Amino acid sequence: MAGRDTSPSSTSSTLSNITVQTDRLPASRSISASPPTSTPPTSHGDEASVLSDTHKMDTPVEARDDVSTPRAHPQAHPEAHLAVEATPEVPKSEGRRSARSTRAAVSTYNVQILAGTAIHTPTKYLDKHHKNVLHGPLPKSAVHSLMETTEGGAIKLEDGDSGDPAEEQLASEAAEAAQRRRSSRVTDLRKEAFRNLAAAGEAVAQKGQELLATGKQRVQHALRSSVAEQRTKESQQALVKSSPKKRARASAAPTPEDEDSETETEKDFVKPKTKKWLAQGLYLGQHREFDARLKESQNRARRRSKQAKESKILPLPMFAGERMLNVDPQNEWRDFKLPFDTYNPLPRKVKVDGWVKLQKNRFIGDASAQWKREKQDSSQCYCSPEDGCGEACHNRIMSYECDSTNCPLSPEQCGNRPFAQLKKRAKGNRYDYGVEVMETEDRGYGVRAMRCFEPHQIIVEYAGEIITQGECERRMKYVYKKDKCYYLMSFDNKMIIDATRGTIARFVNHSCEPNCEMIKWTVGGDPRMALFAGSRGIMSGEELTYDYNFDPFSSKNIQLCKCGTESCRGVLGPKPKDYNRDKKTMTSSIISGTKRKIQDMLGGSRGSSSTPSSPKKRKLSSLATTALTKAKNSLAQTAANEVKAKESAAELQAQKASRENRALRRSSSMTLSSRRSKIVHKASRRSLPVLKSTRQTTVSIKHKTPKPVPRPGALKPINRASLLPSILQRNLPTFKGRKSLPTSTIPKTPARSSRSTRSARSTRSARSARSPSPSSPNITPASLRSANRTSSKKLTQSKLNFKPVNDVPRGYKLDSVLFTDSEDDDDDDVDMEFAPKTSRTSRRPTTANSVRRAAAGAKRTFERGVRTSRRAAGVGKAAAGLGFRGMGGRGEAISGSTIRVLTGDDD
Ligand SMILES: C[S@@+](CC[C@H](N)C(=O)[O-])C[C@H]1O[C@@H](n2cnc3c(N)ncnc32)[C@H](O)[C@@H]1O
Repeated sequence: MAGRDTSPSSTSSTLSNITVQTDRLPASRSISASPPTSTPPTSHGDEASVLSDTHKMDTPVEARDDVSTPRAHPQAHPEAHLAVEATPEVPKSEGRRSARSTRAAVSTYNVQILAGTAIHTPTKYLDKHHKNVLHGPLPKSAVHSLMETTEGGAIKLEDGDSGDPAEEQLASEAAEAAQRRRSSRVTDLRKEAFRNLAAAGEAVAQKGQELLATGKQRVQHALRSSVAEQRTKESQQALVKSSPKKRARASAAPTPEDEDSETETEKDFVKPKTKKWLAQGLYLGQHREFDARLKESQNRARRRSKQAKESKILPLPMFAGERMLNVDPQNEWRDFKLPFDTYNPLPRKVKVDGWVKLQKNRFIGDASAQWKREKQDSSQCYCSPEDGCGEACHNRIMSYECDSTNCPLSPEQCGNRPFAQLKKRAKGNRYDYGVEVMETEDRGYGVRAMRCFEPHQIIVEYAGEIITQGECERRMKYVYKKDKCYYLMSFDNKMIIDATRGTIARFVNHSCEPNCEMIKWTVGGDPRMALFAGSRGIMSGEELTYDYNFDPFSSKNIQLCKCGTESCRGVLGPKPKDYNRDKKTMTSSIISGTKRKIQDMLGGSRGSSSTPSSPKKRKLSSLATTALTKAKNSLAQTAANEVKAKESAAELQAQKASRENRALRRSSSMTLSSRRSKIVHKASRRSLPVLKSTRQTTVSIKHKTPKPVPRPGALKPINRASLLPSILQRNLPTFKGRKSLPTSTIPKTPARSSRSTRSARSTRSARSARSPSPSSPNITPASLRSANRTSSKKLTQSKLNFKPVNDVPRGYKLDSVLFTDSEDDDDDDVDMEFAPKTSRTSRRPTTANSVRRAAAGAKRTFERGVRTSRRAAGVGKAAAGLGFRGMGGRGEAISGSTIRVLTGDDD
């Protein structure tokens, strides 16, 4: 039974506290009484049974349980005692009525209890009931109200114990009935008590929350004050360390103990955290002398040595920008690019199939045996530590790397050990190494810089397999037959570097305006190829390119260039002939003259393209530049004067020629009507637009002569002086104080055929004849001298290469012959012009012989013209008072028909 009492499903256990009063009911009496809870109402009169819904389960088990329970002492269980005492006194009538029905019910139905199976009350029922039961002791107030309500109604059992069995039974029945009623009342009370309890609980909870909030606030406050105290302590400590001025200021300020400040500190503390912006830009903490290419320790040392005071007002552009703009004025001004330490591209690993990396050259096959170590001219430098093997280092100039054998300086002092530097760099991280493979849009792979490179700084070595020419041919024929990319580069000793297996340099693409150069150096007596930055230097992210000067082996291998630069030559092969010619003739001579002049002025050694290292030299250089510009201007002025002189000389010449023409006309008895001349012009315009300018010049002379007919034998002077400044202006790049002019700055002349060249020249001539060329600031005495020298040479070298005319078109006759001095070769070009035959001439059919005769006459006339022209040039020269070369010989002669003969290297 004990076990059942503790069971949660046991009604007895659940009721053990609250139904204790019933326990204290006269157990002996209730033993016989069937428990009313399990008793369904048997009649309408059994109200207690019908109305009560909670007591049905309460009592029976208790009754059973309590059968053996000794009666509790009122003192030990005051509540129980009270309850017992408070048992309502049931009126007799009521009690009797209920007792009767109960009695009847007991004898009839309470079989389960009698059988001892009441314990098997369905769990469902028990659960439901369990919910309605209030657990725990009854609150005093409830007990009190219970007492009040039961007052007078309670059956004083003791009193009822009269000894009469009938009475006893009656009393017991009445008690039972009262018990039933009381039970229902108790349930109500329980509910009420429960409600009260809930309300009280709520109030307690509310109070608890309030307390909690207050506690929280107190904790926060305590925390804040501790933080404020901490800060105050810190600031006080700082003050102690700080200057007396600050201390005084701080003492004047309200003390941290002040309430206000405390509240302020609190406010500060409460303030939401805001972002703290750096005061000095992105690279806060990075000093001005910082060089990303150096190690951290080196940078630290550098900073210590320089002790530069950093500006905190304008931290950007970053330090490299500053260097770019101020420190290196020799480096020509250029478009702004983000400095390397602001823009550092992230490395992108591009995987290249079939590329076997080699870090250094490797001899293949017979190459090793055949490799004769060419006796290199040894080189020695005598630099001082102050020079540090700079631009003036002999080894550097000779492209020899300094080492302990040829340089007196230590590796730390020497600045001419590029390959050693490269080796060191290769051991660093990817940014130290500084190059990576990239993918281009239309040229396959390429190489880009991941860092900045100084002008002429070594970037990467071009190394690979060194093979003989025979092996190279074999590979080309069989191995690389279907390849589109070749990685072959001619090397020393007629060997070839095949970088199909080689360094990353093999991926460097070609450009007609490259930013790098591939240069052979001698390192420890061995030749080695490496890619060096060009004179502009390399910025981070730039694609590296050099000029392949590619030998395509055969015309089949010619590849189109896609470098996309302005001066793109169109192919990866060597420069077109025309380009070379133009470059060689005018521009290169001008440039070399200019360079020579500058070097002379600077007192430097010729052949060295080094930048003046000392500030003194730099100053001299800038002075020289200014002087040169002035000289250029004055020369331009002189050239303009010269032009005028030439024009007056030409006019004289024209008059003379006109006299000669008249004489000739008289002797040849052949004249041209104006109508015919028009036809000739039309024909020439149609057939030979090349001669357009010639005709124009003729026309311009016509204006000066009364008769608008071509003047046979008239010598047309060419206004060379007017041409020259414009040519120079076109060809000579603006001098900006740099020692060497990069190839890219040399203007390229588009490829032309000899005819188109002539045409262009004619056009130029015509242009210059129309408008006097503006005075060019780019002319230098040296350039002028060299230009004169070149042209005079051409003139003396020009030979007449006359060919007989056999193919005169039907209905036409030979009208004019144009001899042009070609700069390509020593031969002069001859162009012929045919005019439609007039009725008069058609009566005299033109035979090949007559044409030949006419041409021979023309030749004679031409030679005469040349002589005259030279005389005229002499006049011009005298007039100009300068060493200006003679005007191109030009003669016009008529023989048989209208034949104009022109020669000279300008039209
Ligand atoms: C030494 S490889 C350079 C790397 C090559 N782009 C690659 O993907 O491996 C030379 C080849 O690159 C291509 N190439 C380089 N420069 C070029 C250019 N400017 N235009 C067109 N093709 C170019 C040509 O096919 C050439 O044969």
